[in-house]
Amino acid sequence: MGAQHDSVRDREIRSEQHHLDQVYRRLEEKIHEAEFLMDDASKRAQVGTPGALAERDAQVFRAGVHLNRLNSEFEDFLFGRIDLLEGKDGKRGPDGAYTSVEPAEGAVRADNTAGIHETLHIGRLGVLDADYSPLVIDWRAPAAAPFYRATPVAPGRVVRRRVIRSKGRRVLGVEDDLLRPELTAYLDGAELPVVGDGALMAALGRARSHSMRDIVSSIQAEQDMVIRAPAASVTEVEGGPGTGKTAVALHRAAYLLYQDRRRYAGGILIVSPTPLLVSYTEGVLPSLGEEGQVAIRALGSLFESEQAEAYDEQAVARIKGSARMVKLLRKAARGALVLGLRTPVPERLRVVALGGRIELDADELHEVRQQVLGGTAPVNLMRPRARKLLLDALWAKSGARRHHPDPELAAEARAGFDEDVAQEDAFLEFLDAWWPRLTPREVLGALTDEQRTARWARRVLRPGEARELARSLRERLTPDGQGPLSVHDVALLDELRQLLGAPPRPRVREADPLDQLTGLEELTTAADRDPGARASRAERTPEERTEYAHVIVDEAQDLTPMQWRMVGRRGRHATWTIVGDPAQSSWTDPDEAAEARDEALGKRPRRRFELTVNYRNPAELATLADQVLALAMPGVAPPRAVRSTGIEPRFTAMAGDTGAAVRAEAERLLGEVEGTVGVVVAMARRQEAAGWLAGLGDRVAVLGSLEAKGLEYDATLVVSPAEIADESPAGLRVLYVALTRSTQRLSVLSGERDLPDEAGVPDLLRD
Ligand SMILES: Nc1ncnc2c1ncn2[C@@H]1O[C@H](COP(=O)(O)OP(=O)(O)OP(=O)(O)O)[C@@H](O)[C@H]1O
Repeated sequence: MGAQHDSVRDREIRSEQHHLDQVYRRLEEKIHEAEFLMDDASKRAQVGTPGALAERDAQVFRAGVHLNRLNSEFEDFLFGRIDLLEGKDGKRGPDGAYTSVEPAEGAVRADNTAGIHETLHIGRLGVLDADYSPLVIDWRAPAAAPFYRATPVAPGRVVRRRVIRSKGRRVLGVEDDLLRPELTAYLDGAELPVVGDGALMAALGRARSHSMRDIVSSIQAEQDMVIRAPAASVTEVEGGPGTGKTAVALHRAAYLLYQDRRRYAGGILIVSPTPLLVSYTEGVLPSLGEEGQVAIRALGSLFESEQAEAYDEQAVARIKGSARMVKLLRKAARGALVLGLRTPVPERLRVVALGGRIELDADELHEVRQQVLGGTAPVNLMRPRARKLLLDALWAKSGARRHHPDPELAAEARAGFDEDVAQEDAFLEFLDAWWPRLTPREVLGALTDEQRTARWARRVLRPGEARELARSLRERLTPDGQGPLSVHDVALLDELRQLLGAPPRPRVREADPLDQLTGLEELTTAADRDPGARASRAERTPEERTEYAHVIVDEAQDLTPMQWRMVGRRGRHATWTIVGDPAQSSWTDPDEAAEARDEALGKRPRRRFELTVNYRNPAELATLADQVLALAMPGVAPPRAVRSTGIEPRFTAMAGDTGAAVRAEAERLLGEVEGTVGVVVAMARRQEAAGWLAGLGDRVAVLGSLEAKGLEYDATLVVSPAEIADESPAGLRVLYVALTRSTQRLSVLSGERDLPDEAGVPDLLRD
């Protein structure tokens, strides 16, 4: 039986190998074509019309893309296949596949037999044969949707779904799902064979590394609904830990680009909570064949070239994240004008004009300033108005108006006066000192002074809060605003830039002729394909784009109101995808954050989805985490874990040296799993813990509890749940995050504070 089973498997693998060989042969033909075209192109470049050149460039491009991708990134170019019944109608889509989803009447005979009418192979890119029949369908094409959506309850035309595992040019294995088990289906005269079970389980059981994998071969139906949801307006996705929210968000970016490349040439921004999550996820889009148009940024890196990684204590983060900061910053941006941050503020303006000296004293200058500040423009953009009102005041002071009763002559004399005075060095120097062009950092630096901050914060923050704010800024910044920022400071800088006035927009990159073409499957330029150019493009992106066509927010539950404002400014005209889980929120005032989120999204209609299946944690670990969820968010239903390993979490009460106990347990876990081990400690222990684990190699990562968000490890070691839970008002939810990071094993170490029982189970985790 086993031998027979194996031989069916072998035969099926050979058959898929045959198909893959055909695909590669076709791609090689395209590559030769491309090389010929590229060679030919240089010769014809001088004589071609712009249209012909663009057309040729497009052809070169298509072949080049395949060449480039095949030669490098794709481990499993071809990963799926569906065998379909005849469809309701016989229309073919642009990829050559039949479009109908439901079977034709009579596709299944009365005796429950049926013939397979069409077989589609699904891969990372579409490939057509020389006769335009589809050899591989792009996973994002409509015809590929049934590969992800078909279920035994609603199979549509799909009889068998196959996941193909390959490496390079070799097919390694196949796993089938039979979606219409009641049928006896025939393909080429023989009964359709079915091999293996559980492609999804195989994918979930794989060891984890420090980079996330794409899930393109095993996207589940509820996830596919989100990935392919229409881009219009706002798509909101909620789901518990491990339900694939991050994976879905990344695949959605690739899908949107495929769907409407021209529209998303405006860029897709993915906002991630931490740099760790950025580096964990940034390989996924290139593996899906997409990179150029997508920027993945941590919240601390959204403003210019800042790269903040430091965290404030929760109490300070609450203040800095609160929408009340807008009022305070508005006062600071205006108030900073009179501080003489760079040069002392002059108290008198003296110019020489009309044959004499004209002077404005401190009171007169104060009056002019108040008049300018009556406007609503950003502070730096008020400068021209300041200049004009100063000239008005000088002109009035000169008394010259009296000498020109004729209005026309008066206007002429005034114009001459303005021209003379405005060019005077004394006037120019005065203006620079009196109405300096402030930078966001300078104003933030001004907030390091406690008394000043207290003044600006009057009736906005409580006195204690204002003191805390100034103290926290002073810890990192000099009075002129230099020094490292915290993640929350970055949103303050962005707000200040808005209040001060954005610098003039840099010139937009010239339009590429390829951007004008339509109907292409792919649309990047030769420059995109060149790694050197790609790198420099990526570096340039932050300055170039201040707004995006689509904004994806990951871990949205954690954005503070100020961060929502910052992200909102980058998507004023965008469509949005927002993924998050309120149960994992480390933000203490969800109502205030929800308000800011509503403001960022405006009145755009929203479409909501929920993900319900936990693909990360085995049931044994999920059950433990669920206990904490019940404490943190009573009544919230946890996601359903899909697999079970039979391995329960391990509990140990630490006696004596904490460092030694943590190190010993981490070493033990390293021996038990093949991939990564994440050690999660309270934020205050982060530095110390790095020392305990020094030298254990790069399979081990040390994380402060707030940094664990979104990440996953084969094994997780949670050190002192009580310390993590007590660190902030949202501590139980932070602990819930820590307990849901593992794909295989979980160890919990308890100290005295955890009040462990004799089995080492801490008080917080007992039933
Ligand atoms: N359809 C799928 N096929 C294979 N693996 C999947 C699938 N969906 C999710 N996974 C895997 O499950 C794990 C969890 O996914 P992901 O990190 O996207 O979840 P999440 O909802 O963002 O979790 P969290 O809220 O904890 O950050 C990842 O390893 C992901 O690759």
